[in-house]
Amino acid sequence: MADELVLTEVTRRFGARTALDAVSFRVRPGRLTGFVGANGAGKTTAMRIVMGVLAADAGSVELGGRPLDLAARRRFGYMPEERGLYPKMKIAEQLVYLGRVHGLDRATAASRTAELLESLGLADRAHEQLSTLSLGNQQRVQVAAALVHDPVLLVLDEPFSGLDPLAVDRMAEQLRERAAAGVPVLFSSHQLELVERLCDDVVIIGGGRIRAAGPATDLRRDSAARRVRVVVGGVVAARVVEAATAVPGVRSAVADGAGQAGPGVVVDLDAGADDQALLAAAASLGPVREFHPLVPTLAETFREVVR
Ligand SMILES: Nc1ncnc2c1ncn2[C@@H]1O[C@H](COP(=O)(O)OP(=O)(O)OP(=O)(O)O)[C@@H](O)[C@H]1O
Repeated sequence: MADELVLTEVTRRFGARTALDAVSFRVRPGRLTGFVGANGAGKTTAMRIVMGVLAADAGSVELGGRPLDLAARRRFGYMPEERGLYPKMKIAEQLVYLGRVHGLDRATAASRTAELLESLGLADRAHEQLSTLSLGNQQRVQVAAALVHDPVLLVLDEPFSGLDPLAVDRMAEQLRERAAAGVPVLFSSHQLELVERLCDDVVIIGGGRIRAAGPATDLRRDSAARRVRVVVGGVVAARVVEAATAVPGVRSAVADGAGQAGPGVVVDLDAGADDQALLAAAASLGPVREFHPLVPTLAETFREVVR
C-alpha cells in the first residue's frame, strides 16, 4: 500500500494576496480525491506546492510522514494545468523521455510506454506528433506522461476539462484503476456531478481556505443545511409551506409537486433547528405521509459551504 499525502497548514501569498491560508487536508492511498473550488480558490497553487513547482511560505507537505524532497517527488505523477508536453515531439518518444527523467532505464521506459499506448488505444499513433491527436486523446497522453514511471502519488489539474462524455469515462477508468492499485489520486475539477460520481473523498476549497473535506457521502450528509421532504395527506402544498415557514429554524419551504403521496414540500432547516417542531406543525394539518431527510447533491453542498 502506498503512503498518505498530508498537507498541514500550508500558506502561500502572492504579494498582498493570500492564495492559500493554512490549508490542511489529506489524500489517502487507494482513494480518488476530488479537489473542488471556484476559479481562483487555490487548487492549482496547492497542487504546485505538492509537486514542488512552487514553494510554500509556511506549512508542510508529507508523504507517509516524511517531508518531500526532490527524490520523493520524482516518483510522483503530475498533469499540470499548463499541460506541458511538446506538441511537435513524437508521442512515444516523449513518453520514453519522461520515463527516463523520472529514473527509469531505457528498456523499462520503452516497455511502459508501449503498454500505456496500447491500453489507451493509441499504439498506432505512437510515432506521430502529439499535435496531430484530438484534444481528448492529447489529454490521455498527458495522463500517460504522468503514469509512465508508475507513480506513488498522482496529482492532476483539471484532467477532465474539455473532454466529451466517452473520453470522460475512459479518463475516469484510468484514474480509478490507479486508485485501485493503491495510489493516492488527487484531481481538480469544476464538474461537480462527475466528482460526486467518481470520488471517494472530496476537498472543498474557497478563498484559499479549506471549507470541507472528507468522504463525499459524509460531506453531503453533514452539510450545514438539513433538508426534509414533507407530505401531508389531503392538504395542499401551499398550506404546508405556510405552516413550515412559521416553524423556528426553517430557512425555506418550497412545494416540489413530484411525490407519490401528493404534492410534497421541501424544507431547509438551519443546522441547529428542531425537526420535530416541523413534524408537529405538519401533523397539525393532517396525516403526515412522508417526512424524510433529503441528502443534498455535492453541488448543493458546495454552494452551502463556500457561501
Ligand atoms: N504566479 C502567481 N502570481 C500572482 N498571483 C497568483 C499566481 N498564481 C496564482 N495566483 C493567485 O492565487 C489565487 C489562487 O489561484 P489558483 O490558480 O491556485 O486557483 P484555482 O483554484 O486553481 O483556480 P481555477 O479554477 O481558475 O484554475 C488567485 O487569486 C490567483 O490570482
